[in-house]
Amino acid sequence: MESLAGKTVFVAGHRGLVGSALVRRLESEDCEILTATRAELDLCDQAAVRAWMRDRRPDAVFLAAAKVGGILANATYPADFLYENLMIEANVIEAAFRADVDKLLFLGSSCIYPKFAEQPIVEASLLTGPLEPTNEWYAVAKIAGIKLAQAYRQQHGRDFISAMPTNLYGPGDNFDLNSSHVLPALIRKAHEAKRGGAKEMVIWGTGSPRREFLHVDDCADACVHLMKHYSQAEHVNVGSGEDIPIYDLTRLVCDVVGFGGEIVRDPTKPDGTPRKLMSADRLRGLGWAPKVPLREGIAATYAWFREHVADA
Ligand SMILES: NC(=O)C1=CN([C@@H]2O[C@H](COP(=O)(O)OP(=O)(O)OC[C@H]3O[C@@H](n4cnc5c(N)ncnc54)[C@H](OP(=O)(O)O)[C@@H]3O)[C@@H](O)[C@H]2O)C=CC1
Ligand SMILES: C[C@H]1O[C@H](OP(=O)(O)OP(=O)(O)OC[C@H]2O[C@@H](n3cnc4c(=O)[nH]c(N)nc43)[C@H](O)[C@@H]2O)[C@@H](O)[C@@H](O)C1=O
Repeated sequence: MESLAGKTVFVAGHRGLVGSALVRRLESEDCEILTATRAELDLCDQAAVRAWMRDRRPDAVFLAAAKVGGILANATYPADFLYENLMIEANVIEAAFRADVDKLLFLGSSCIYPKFAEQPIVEASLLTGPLEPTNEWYAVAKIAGIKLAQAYRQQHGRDFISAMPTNLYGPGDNFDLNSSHVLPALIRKAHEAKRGGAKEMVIWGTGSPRREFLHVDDCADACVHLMKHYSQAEHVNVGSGEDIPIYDLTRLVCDVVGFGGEIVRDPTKPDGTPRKLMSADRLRGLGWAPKVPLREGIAATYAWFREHVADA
């Protein structure tokens, strides 16, 4: 699928962080974008997904719908993260097969890799060691999604591919402190500490784990690039190629937000995996590179947060 022009493209999860960025990105592709809210189509409902896909018959599908959350949500709701993600991906991939969808891109996550994988993590590290316990349920579901796409390719010759993004952030993120990922949490915490005149702001864990961050508009652009130019069984890492300790990230966010107080660590909260930097070689080899520098991306996301969440 070298071009999306004239194609009908279903973005599953279009109200989410990644799905909404995909819709923004696809607006320049001259394609027809199909979406469905959860009220219109519950992706955990197999019969409904089959009927929807049979009636619309999209040419291409971006599977960006999932049960998603940060380290605490993942560790607290293992059954929800495993069950809902298995249902969503099984239903959408199987229905896409039945409806003769030409191409499907499944979105997984960098948490599929072993907790102590050699860094930077190459795609071939998958299933070479034990997973990080805080998110193993989610990771097992995402590994099953990769395997489903590969199985339909192997058994039925379908062009179903998988992308594994690193930790993402940007407009439309979840800023709820209990369920969010670290970057939106830090933006909210720094903003509220500044507003309230607090002397300190608390971060979870030791602050020493390292994470790799990618702006969601870069992720969406990479997914469109893969949809057009990649047709192989192996999943592809989607990252920035650079990581940063959580403590340093906190200082960066505080600087952007303008909070000058103390950063206090809460060691009763989990650190998760110590480091999760993915190798960017495969995607670079396919001719794609990220555009949004971390500081600029954080500043733009903070502006979005102020307009849509904090002062809304
Ligand atoms: N955010 C991140 O840092 C990363 C995300 N990813 C991957 O990207 C993908 C998208 O994540 P992200 O955009 O962050 O997640 P969000 O939570 O922002 O969005 C998920 C979307 O899926 C929809 N959805 C969930 N369950 C159902 C359901 N049963 N029926 C219909 N729709 C449903 C949600 O609908 P509703 O709006 O109704 O809730 C929402 O629109 C996921 O596969 C995730 O693994 C990968 C790496 C990092
Ligand atoms: C994308 C990825 O995201 C998750 O894995 P994670 O990277 O561990 O998630 P996280 O962003 O929540 O935390 C990153 C680090 O940051 C620390 N941290 C500090 N202070 C806060 C804080 O206030 N909130 C949060 N959430 N974390 C904080 C936190 O303790 C940890 O050390 C999984 O959902 C996984 O399944 C997945 O796919």
